[in-house]
Amino acid sequence: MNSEQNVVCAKTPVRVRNPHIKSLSVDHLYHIALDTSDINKLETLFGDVKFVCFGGSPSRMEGFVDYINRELGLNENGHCPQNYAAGTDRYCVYKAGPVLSVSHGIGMPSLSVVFNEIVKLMHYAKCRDVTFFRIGTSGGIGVEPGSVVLTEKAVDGEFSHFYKMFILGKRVERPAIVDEDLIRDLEACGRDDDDFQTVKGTTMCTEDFYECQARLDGAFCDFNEEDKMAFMQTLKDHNICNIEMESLGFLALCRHAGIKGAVACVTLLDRLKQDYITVDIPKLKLWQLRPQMLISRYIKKKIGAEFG
Ligand SMILES: O=P(O)(O)O[C@@H]1C[C@H](O)[C@@H](CO)O1
Ligand SMILES: O=c1cc[nH]c(=O)[nH]1
Repeated sequence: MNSEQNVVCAKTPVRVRNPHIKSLSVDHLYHIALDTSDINKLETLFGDVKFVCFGGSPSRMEGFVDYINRELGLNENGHCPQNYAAGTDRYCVYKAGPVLSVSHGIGMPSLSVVFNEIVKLMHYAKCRDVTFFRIGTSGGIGVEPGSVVLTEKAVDGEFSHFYKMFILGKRVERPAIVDEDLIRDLEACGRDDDDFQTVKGTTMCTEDFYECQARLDGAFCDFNEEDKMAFMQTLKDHNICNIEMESLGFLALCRHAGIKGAVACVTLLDRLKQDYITVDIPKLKLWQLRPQMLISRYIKKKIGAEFG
């Protein structure tokens, strides 16, 4: 790979960095239940996609497509959104105009599978100038619960910003490099009259929700409250604002694919104060909407700038 291949360029089509793909008569995007047997259909259905928004839960992503439809003034008849991945129960894929809304499940392996297939889908559909977002939830570190954190750096449990994988028995490291312009533009989508704050910060991305996030309430735990609080202090020393489970892989894969990407997560609790999530369902739903609002404002600005 030369350095140019890694440059994120807004005007390039979505590429697939795999020479073997060309020799497939039909490519089966198995986990989203789509294939290339009718490639023109993929282009017709998805060729206008400019923004792909990922989030863990299928119902959140179904809610997001309703929200974005309303925000963009689409689907005025109120039809139920179509799940294009309905042939599988692994993930969901919805579409509202130029926006695709995709669930990724929990953790980087689950994210990576759907990410591969969505990149290929965007490629086959001949999409251009596509931006990816992760709109998620997280645990805050000394941040008011309900705040939105825009990830300006993602690190793993050893504070490394490399996403590590094993390929053919070898360890491969891919850097998670944040698109600073995109983060700045998203930050500008926060408003003074928002009833929540939007902050930029470092996100720690873990392999697990319990032990790896220093929780004392999992099924396993070999440390005590004092150890946990010492670790929390270390996180603060590294300017870590929140913890979740996908940002590192997501940003590294975006970079590797040459796609602009950003992560916006609401914090559900302050980990300096508690381990368990006590926010009630109505409030959780409102809070989950906050990163969606920011991304929607960004999308509307972009669409306005391009077409309005
Ligand atoms: O997008 P979501 O809310 O799924 O992100 C976080 C990180 C894990 O996937 C999950 C853990 O509860 O929430
Ligand atoms: O504490 C939390 C909350 C949401 N998601 C996480 O990964 N951690």
